[in-house]
Amino acid sequence: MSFFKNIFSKEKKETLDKGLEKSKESFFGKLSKAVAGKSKVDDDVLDNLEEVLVASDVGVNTTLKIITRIEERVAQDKYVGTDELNTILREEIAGLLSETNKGNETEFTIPTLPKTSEGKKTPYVLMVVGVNGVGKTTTIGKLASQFKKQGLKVVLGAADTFRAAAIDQLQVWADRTGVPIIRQEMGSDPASVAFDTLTSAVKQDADVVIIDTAGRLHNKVNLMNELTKIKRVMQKVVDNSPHDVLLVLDGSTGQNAFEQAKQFTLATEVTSLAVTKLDGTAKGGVVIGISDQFKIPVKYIGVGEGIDDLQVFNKVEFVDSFFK
Ligand SMILES: Nc1nc2c(ncn2[C@@H]2O[C@H](COP(=O)(O)OP(=O)(O)OP(=O)(O)O)[C@@H](O)[C@H]2O)c(=O)[nH]1
Repeated sequence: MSFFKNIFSKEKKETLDKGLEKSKESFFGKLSKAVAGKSKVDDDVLDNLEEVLVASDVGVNTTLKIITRIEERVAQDKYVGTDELNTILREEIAGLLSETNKGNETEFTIPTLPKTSEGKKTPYVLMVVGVNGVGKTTTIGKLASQFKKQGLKVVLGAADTFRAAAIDQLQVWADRTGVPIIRQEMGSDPASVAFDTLTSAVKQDADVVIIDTAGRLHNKVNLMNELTKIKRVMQKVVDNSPHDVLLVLDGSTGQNAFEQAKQFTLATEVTSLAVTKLDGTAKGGVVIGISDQFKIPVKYIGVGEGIDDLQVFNKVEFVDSFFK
């Protein structure tokens, strides 16, 4: 068992290292320019570092927090060499990530919930939100695949009824992973799809339900009403559901991802984040900023299009890989 686990961890690590390559290249390239010709961390270096962090999509507020902390260290230690900057940055970023990402999960897990009053299994209900194109459907498919591999019974609910393509895309992932899907016609009531999905899941003794929702942002009130109604209707079937509201953000959009996080957290209570498309972008710093500013744990990161390219976010692995 541990032998396979080690192989998996090695593969996971390699995928993560590869996925963060562009972000690292860009960040450390800028950082070395920022400290060129300097041996001591002084005001100039800190100014340059501030620019590097902002340009790396860490976000202004989080950047200022990091700079202030480093300033304090410099003031305390009197002399801090630029050769120590990597270590200091690594410590500060790890510290920031620890504030929201308390756990150190490395595997896909869901909690076991108490049985219903009729002695049936209570499925763990995961509601997935996010705008179109961020990788929501792909993330749902990857999650379904991971949970199924663990022997869990998964049911998908196509509650993004706004576009026929969304329902069809989820169907593709359901077929690919061999997981049942509950769907209705395009334009039908999303809450009704969610209700049907949960009812079916309870009947089938399912362990996990993943509900896809529409991510229209142009009208926040509509979005809020829709998500609130879905939640209310789901609670008629499973108490306290959804157990997790996962917001999917496209890491490659940098500041747009911040804006979407802002809009969605105003519309509904988001309990965890998935940041996708970290491979192929230099904007990996967005994970640090979003996690810090919204105080919502990053649970998953997408580092490729393949079915196994979704990883459970682990702050230690992330920081290790970034500063390797
Ligand atoms: N490189 C890379 N591509 C990804 C990742 N996650 C998703 N994608 C790709 O992003 C594109 C959009 O993903 P979807 O899952 O269709 O996005 P969506 O948010 O469900 O969008 P709609 O279905 O249009 O609502 C697809 O081409 C995916 O293969 C990732 O982590 N890395």
